[in-house]
Amino acid sequence: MRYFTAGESHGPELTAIIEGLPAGIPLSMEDINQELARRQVGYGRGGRMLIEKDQVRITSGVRHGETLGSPITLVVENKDWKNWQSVMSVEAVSEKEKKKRRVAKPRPGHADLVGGIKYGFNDLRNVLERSSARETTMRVAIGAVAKKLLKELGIDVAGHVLEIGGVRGTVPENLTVKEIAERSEASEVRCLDPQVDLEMKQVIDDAKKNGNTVGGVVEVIVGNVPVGLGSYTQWDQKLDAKIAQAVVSINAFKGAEFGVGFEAARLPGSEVMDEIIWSEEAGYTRSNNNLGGFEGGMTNGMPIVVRGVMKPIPTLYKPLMSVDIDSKEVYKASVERSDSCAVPAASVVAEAVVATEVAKAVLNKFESDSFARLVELVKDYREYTRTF
Ligand SMILES: Cc1cc2nc3c(=O)[nH]c(=O)nc-3n(C[C@H](O)[C@H](O)[C@H](O)COP(=O)(O)O)c2cc1C
Ligand SMILES: C=C(O[C@@H]1CC(C(=O)O)=C[C@@H](OP(=O)(O)O)[C@H]1O)C(=O)O
Repeated sequence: MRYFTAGESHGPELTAIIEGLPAGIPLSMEDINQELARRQVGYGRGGRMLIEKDQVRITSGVRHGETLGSPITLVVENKDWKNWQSVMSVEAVSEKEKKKRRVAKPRPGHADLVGGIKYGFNDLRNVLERSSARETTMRVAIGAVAKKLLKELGIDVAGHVLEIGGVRGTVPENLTVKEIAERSEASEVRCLDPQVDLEMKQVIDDAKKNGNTVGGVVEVIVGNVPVGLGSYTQWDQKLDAKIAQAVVSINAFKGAEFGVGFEAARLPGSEVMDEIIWSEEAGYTRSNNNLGGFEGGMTNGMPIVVRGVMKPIPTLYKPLMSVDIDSKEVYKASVERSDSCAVPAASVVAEAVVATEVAKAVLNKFESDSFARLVELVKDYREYTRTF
């Protein structure tokens, strides 16, 4: 399975093409719309989310509620486009028109300056239109399809927010993946700890009031994962590495860790390795899940636990200093309408990209033209791994 996304933030629409999914996966537009809505509602977002109401159109690859095995095309309209039609015109426009909403004072921390230098743009809007996290809409749409496939195979995915602007919540022990999903859904900051919910909102409100922004940490958990997805045999086949790339590819994400993560540097081996257990019912499991579900780049059957860190949003209403690319004089950076915190929204994106990588790994491992056949193969394989 592979996919592409296309579309500018203020262009007419966003598009995704997914290729390589089996035929016969039940799929409705509502499955995707539910996920798109989840991405839009997190606390800390700016005015754009009041304009958009992301709804997908499936224009190929699905018939009568099931995938056909042919490429699936997903389209989401940008409602804001009607306010940007001349600025985003595909046709050539006059020099005067070109200056409208031109960006010449790059924002520190956004892609503006480096993208401008790299592609030789005189107007940095040409960079920000595609570097914008508006693109994550389509990654969530693709992730919704991946989640649907995984759910049908009994594999659950949930995400939540662990930390915002230095306020960290605790994670209650022994929650199922479904319970994590339900609890985070009930919180506007997608946090599992009701004690810090208000505090997180306060940190976001304070940042906004001061023209500032905050980042944080999100966590994604995948449960009931078959053993042996990914492979140690080649560096680029390791599934933990692919998931890390997917997480760090989310706009503003700066790192990923699994299980105890960076804490492993400070612990002895006896407190990091998870002892091996076997039981008739569950097959091979581990005493703990310090390694976050991975050994040798392969899933070991324990839940995948991956965290990603998001830096604060680069656009500041109290802007930092920058340089005007025409005069080279020192100026305050441009201010575009912006979010003050997008960590809750980004946790939904993180779920989507992790689900997509896991779905790709499942389809790599099992023959996958027909979904009914895939279901059988996964079932048989689970039995094999239990009794190995
Ligand atoms: C859901 C989401 C919403 C975002 N909203 C904004 C925003 O409103 N303003 C902004 O400057 N950056 C926003 N960002 C971050 C930028 O897109 C990101 O910092 C930029 O593309 C530069 O890439 P980098 O931070 O990965 O280096 C958002 C990111 C995500 C994931
Ligand atoms: C549009 C989305 O997020 C945008 C991501 C973004 C950025 O620079 O990344 C900047 C803002 O764009 P605008 O200036 O149009 O408000 C966010 O709203 C979205 O998430 O759907």
